[in-house]
Amino acid sequence: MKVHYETAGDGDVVVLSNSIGSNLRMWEPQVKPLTDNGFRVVRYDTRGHGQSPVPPGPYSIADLGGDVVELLDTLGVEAAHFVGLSLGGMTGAWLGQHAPERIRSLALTFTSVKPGNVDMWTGRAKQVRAEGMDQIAAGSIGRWFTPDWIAAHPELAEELRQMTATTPAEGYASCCEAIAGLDLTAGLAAITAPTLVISGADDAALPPSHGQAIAEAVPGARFEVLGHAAHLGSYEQADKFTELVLEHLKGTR
Ligand SMILES: O=C(O)CC1=CCC(=O)O1
Repeated sequence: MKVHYETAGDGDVVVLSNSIGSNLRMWEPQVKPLTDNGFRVVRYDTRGHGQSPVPPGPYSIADLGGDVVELLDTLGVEAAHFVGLSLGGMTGAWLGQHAPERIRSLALTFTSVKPGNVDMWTGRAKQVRAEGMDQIAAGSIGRWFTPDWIAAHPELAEELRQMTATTPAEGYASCCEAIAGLDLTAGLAAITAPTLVISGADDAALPPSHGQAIAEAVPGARFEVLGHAAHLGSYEQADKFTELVLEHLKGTR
């Protein structure tokens, strides 16, 4: 499926993959630092999100990973660096296992390869198909950010809440179904791409134990935990997050 994307800058390609309930705008803090450091940023809307198509679900992680392979084909890019947060990180873990020749390096951030909570994810899918996105959007900000950050950035928090509220319900629900029951653990040891794993100390949605499990299983992976970061640490700790990603990308150039 052809997903909506935007590019910026010149150089080695870095693909940025969003979390569930967001879209490519979530990478706003990273675009300038990455392009300033000589990378070509390709950020895209995961299917069912932003301006990408919303086919009827359920979706699988192979659907989401296949969209990235098709995107690289469309752009004529043989292999790219890949940075994914949460659902985007799950997509990256699938790519590292199933399309290793297309992936130069991986940054798997605020993510998991076995998120668990199957009933919660299938329940959320059912809820948004029945009621729409408003309630999920109201709850997402409390999962994505610490209370201190929300209090200090009310306008930005509202902007990000709206990002979730305007996500198509069918797209969100179908991605919940891709997460429910996901288990990519068995293939981690076969990942050959240089891998950075980042978790957030305050991430109650996917706590650091999930990142640690990935880093322990992927050969040579580096694991970092960001303090004062809930689930959307690329925003809450944007400078530290970007610094770690840039260090990783430069080390794998
Ligand atoms: O928004 C959430 O509930 C947190 C989350 C878990 C997986 C993901 O992509 O977001």
